[in-house]
Amino acid sequence: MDKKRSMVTVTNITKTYNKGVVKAVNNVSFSVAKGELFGLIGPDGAGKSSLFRILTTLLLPDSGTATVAGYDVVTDYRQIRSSVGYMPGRFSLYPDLSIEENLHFFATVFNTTVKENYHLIEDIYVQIEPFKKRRAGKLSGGMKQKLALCCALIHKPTVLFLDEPTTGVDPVSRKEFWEMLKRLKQQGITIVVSTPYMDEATLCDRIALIQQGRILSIDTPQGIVAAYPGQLYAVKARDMPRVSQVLTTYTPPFINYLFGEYIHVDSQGMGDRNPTELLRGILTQAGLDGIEVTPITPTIEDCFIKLLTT
Ligand SMILES: Nc1ncnc2c1ncn2[C@@H]1O[C@H](COP(=O)(O)OP(=O)(O)OP(=O)(O)O)[C@@H](O)[C@H]1O
Repeated sequence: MDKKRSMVTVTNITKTYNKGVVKAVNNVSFSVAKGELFGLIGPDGAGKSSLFRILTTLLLPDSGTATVAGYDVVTDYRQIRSSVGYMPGRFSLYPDLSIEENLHFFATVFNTTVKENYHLIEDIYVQIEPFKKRRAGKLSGGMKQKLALCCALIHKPTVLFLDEPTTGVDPVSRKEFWEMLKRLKQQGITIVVSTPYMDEATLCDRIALIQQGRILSIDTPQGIVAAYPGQLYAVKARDMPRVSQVLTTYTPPFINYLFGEYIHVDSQGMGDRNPTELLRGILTQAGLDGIEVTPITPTIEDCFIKLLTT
C-alpha cells in the first residue's frame, strides 16, 4: 500500500499485561488507507480493545511503532487526540447528561461547537433529536450507539476508531449503523472498526482476522473467501448429532462443525476421492438417512475456523 495514503500504520506492535504473562497484542502489523473502512474481526479477548487503546494513545505498547494520520502514537499523542474520534466498547457517555448535553460537552472538550460540524452528524442526530432532553442513561442500546457516534464525530476527526460499536445493539440498529458508516466513508473519513460478528466483516473494505493477539489473515472479505484452501460442504441428515459423531470418529477425522441447520465439512484429508460421494457413502454406511451433501462457498466465519485449525 502507498505509504503516503496510509492513515494508520501499525508495525510490529506487541502489548502484554501482568508482567508479560498475558500477550494481548502479539507482533501485529497492518496499515489502513485514507477513506478505507477497515475491520478488526475476532472473538472476545482477541486483543482488539488493546490495539484501539494503543492507536488512540490511551495505552503504551511494549514494543513496535504506530502512526495515525501521520503522527506517532507515543510522541505525538496530543495531535492524535485532536484528530481522531474514538468510540470505546462501553460507550463513554455521561448517563446523567441528556443527549443534547452530552453532545455539547464533547464539542466543548474539543474546542468546537455542535453548529460548526453539524453537517457531519445530521443524518444520525435527526434520529435521536426527538429525545434530546432524555438522559443518556435512559436510552436504548441503539440510541446510545447513535449518540456515541455523534460525540465521536463532533470535532470532525480524520480517523474514526469504533470498538465493537454494534455489540448489544438490536439487528435493525446494527444494519442502520453500517449504512451510516458507509456514508461517513464517502465523506473521506478513515474508519477502523472492530466486531465479533462475522457477518459484519463483509461490510468492510478490508479486514484483519485476529485471534489471541495475532493477525491470522488480512485481505478484502472476498480475498479471504477466495483464499480458502480446498472445498467446503454443507451436510445434513435426519440425525445431526450422529452425523457429527460419524465424521469426527472417521479415520482420519474430518473437520466438521455445526453451522445453522447444517454441518460444514472441510474436504481436507479426502485426497483424490470425490467428496460428495465419499461423504454420502460414509453417512449411508452409518445407517443415516435424509442425507444432503452440497458444495458451498465459505463464509468469513468458515475461513476463520479454517485458519484456526491449520
Ligand atoms: N488491564 C489488563 N490486565 C490484564 N489483562 C488484560 C487487561 N486488559 C486486557 N487484558 C487481557 O488481554 C487480552 C486481550 O484483551 P482485549 O480487551 O484487548 O481484547 P478484545 O478483543 O477487545 O476483547 P473484549 O471484547 O473481551 O474486550 C485478554 O486476554 C484480556 O483478558
